[in-house]
Amino acid sequence: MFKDQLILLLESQGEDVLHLMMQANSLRQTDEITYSKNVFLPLTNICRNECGYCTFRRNPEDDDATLVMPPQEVMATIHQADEYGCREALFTFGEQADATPKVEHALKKLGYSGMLEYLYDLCERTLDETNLLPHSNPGILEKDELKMLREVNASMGLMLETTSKRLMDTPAHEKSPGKDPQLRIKTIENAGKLKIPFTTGLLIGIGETVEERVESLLEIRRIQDKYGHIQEIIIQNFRTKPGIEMENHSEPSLLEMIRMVATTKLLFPDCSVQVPPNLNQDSAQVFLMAGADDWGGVSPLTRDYVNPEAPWPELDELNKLTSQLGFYLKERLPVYPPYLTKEFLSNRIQEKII
Ligand SMILES: O=c1nc2n(C[C@H](O)[C@H](O)[C@H](O)CO)c3cc(O)ccc3cc-2c(=O)[nH]1
Ligand SMILES: C[C@H]1O[C@@H](n2cnc3c(N)ncnc32)[C@H](O)[C@@H]1O
Ligand code: MET
Ligand code: SF4
Repeated sequence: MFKDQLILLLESQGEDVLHLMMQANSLRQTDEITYSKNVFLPLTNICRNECGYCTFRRNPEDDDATLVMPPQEVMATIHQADEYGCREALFTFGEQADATPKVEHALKKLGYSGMLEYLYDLCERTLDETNLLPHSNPGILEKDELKMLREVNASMGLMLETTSKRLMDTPAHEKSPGKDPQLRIKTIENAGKLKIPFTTGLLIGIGETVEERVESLLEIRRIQDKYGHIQEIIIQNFRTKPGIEMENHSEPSLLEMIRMVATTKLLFPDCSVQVPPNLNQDSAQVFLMAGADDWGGVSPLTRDYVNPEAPWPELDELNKLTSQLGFYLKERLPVYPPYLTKEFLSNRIQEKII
């Protein structure tokens, strides 16, 4: 599809919105709506970036900073998740935290020279000791870092957020060198070269224009056409929260989100489209009608540390939201079925699941 056509879709009104939703919906290959039963492991909340929308990040001197989550605590949480029947260990944390001396020092005391070395060990232990599969989302990575982590991750992720370079001069990203779209594109492309099943997505409503939304979608499309490793696309709506720099920035409207979700599905019939239910307490069902087919990670054990004010629905509730629309709730692994192949999984992961 061409850029102008996509812009028209994102600006559609009245019955055209209903038509767009129906078209997106018709691309569904099954009546199943998937989710992954996960546990969230925020290894550190120190981060070299300072995104204007983030409540997760802390400064090293803050009372409630987690310089490094201790291995005993991480593994105890993962073992508990195993008992709950979770299958995904989600390692999401601040980018390049080990550039901060206090973090570097804490890691040294544990016997590690960097955060990614620590992450590797924890992923390996997860595979050795439990039924869970690691999915890591630690920010931008170099190719050799991705290559190392591939061995012990079933899938990995990085939100593109947006391709808008312009937002690097606005509160959203002006203090976040790691949100430079070129660096994020590079990471996603390298993951493609390495055949890592990958999750990416867009953060909607951080100041980007409709045209920039289209450009972001087309960039992911270009990458997917070249490498074919994008298993799912998260369409995440910006939520304002007290205390963030963007506190007074408005949230995207329901209509904007509906158009975005449906347009994403139209452009990506080959990928799953994920809308997190906890960020859309009252409107989650509408997105299923607009072509979304995945709820993402849902944890019976841990909070969504990035959006801690937004509790995940209970599985009973998720089941209800899904079945009321005539769909079926189905648990999935952090890696989607088409990627359960030798090409896309390291030996270590293959031993575990195929
Ligand atoms: O609970 C959350 N899970 C997030 N997840 C987890 C996600 O829901 C699942 O881990 C994946 O669907 C894999 O199963 C992300 C994963 C990524 O790879 C990239 C970004 C995110 C963002 C979030 C998030 O904000 N909150
Ligand atoms: C883990 C992902 O969470 C998203 N994220 C960070 N802060 C917010 C917020 N206020 N609202 C919605 N999503 C957010 C970003 O897209 C990040 O990449
Ligand atoms: N800091 C990483 C990023 O923004 C991981 C998600 S936010 C905790 O990409
Ligand atoms: S969203 Fe991620 S990269 Fe941005 S400040 Fe928060 S932890 Fe850091």
